[in-house]
Amino acid sequence: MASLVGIVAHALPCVQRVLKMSHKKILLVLVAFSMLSLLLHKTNRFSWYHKTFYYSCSTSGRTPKHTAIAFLKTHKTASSTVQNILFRFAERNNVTVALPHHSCDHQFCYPRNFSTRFVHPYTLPPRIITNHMRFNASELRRLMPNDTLYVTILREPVAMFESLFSYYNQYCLSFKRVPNGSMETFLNHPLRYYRPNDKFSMYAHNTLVYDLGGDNDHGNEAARDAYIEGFIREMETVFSLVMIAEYFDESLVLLKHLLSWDLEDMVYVKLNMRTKESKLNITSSLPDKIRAWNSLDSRLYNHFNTTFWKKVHEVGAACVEKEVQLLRQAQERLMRTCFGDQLRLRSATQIKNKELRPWQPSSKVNIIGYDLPGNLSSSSQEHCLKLVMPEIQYSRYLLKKQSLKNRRKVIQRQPPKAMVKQANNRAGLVQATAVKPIRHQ
Ligand SMILES: Nc1ncnc2c1ncn2[C@@H]1O[C@H](COP(=O)(O)OS(=O)(=O)O)[C@@H](OP(=O)(O)O)[C@H]1O
Repeated sequence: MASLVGIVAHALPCVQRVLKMSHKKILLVLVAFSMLSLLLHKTNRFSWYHKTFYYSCSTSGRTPKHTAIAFLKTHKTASSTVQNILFRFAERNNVTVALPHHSCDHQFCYPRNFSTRFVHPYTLPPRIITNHMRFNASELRRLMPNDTLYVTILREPVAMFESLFSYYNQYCLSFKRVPNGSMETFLNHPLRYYRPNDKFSMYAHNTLVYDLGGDNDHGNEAARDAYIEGFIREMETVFSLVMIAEYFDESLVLLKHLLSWDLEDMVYVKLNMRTKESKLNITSSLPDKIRAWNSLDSRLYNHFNTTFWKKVHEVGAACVEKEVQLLRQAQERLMRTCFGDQLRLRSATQIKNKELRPWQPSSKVNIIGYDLPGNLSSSSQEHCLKLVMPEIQYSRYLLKKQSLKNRRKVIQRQPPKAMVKQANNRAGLVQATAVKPIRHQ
């Protein structure tokens, strides 16, 4: 009671002062107050939907499966395997996936910065996005729902650079101009071969930072330190989970917890692998040179590798380990269903079904895929086919499927007269359904 009297005693002079103010002053105060509240509202609306990890091993009190996900598919980081998990989930749960416009190929016009213009109109409004792109936070926010969780994956820079050097040897001019295609020669004097303005130069220098939307060629050493620290802080605010390719199964367990998915949603086979013969020799002096040349990526990887293990400990290392074992058991069961006794890993020329042949970057690199036995039951057939379907074919298939669905919806909404006209002019339909602006239900 005493405190109430105190508050009233303090507030009374203020009220009296307001009453004595001129109309003009009151108006000014009101305008300032409205602007402040608008600003606060906007800031709040546009803050990242960043789910902090609350975890225990127990699955009681679980929330429904989360379906709004932006997975930044970085290059040569096991990202096709994650993408395949997301594609299959989207199909099972009838979730729309944003896919690139034909003119962008199967990537969102990479290496350009992502833009909502690159999204095929028949895949709007999406709840999942996962094809390769150069990250562009503001454009993604325009496209994706407010509750979108942002996830990406990083790979240890030495293994990643070796994979990039081999895979993009004929595409990336910085690699192509090296005598005998020698990784060692390149790393002895990278600046002799690297030109930032070359087409696809980003595959040769700090590719992770580039994919994440950063400046992969940033300044001198002193400037680089401050830059990467700031960049890491920015990434921390955006991504709810940064997976690590070297701990792929542990990463999937964390992803499963983040999204409240089931273990069965996480089963996979490794996609986009090179044969042993396609791999380059990493002599003992090379790892240090690779890390020095890709110092921004190395800093990024080291940081997120540390935070990754912090997350594992938040969940409980024993719990994660237990779930990793369960995931591997579920995977073994799936392998038996799809392949019988032995995994049917094949080079592209040996795979009969062209829908299952992985894309080959050049004659010097062999990317292997899978063949399925002919005697699969009809229920397993579909499931196993999607499990091993490479990125390009799966993206094409999903685009076709979603386009059909979208067209059907448009036709149902249209009056019969328009339908007749439309049957005569299918090209008109494409224009009529170019959905803009993007609206989420
Ligand atoms: N589950 C799992 N765990 C660890 N590593 C894996 C996994 N799945 C795929 N891979 C390896 O990832 C490399 C392909 O990466 P991406 O699919 O991201 O490549 S791409 O950018 O989409 O072309 C490729 O690496 P390299 O063989 O060294 O090139 C794959 O072997």
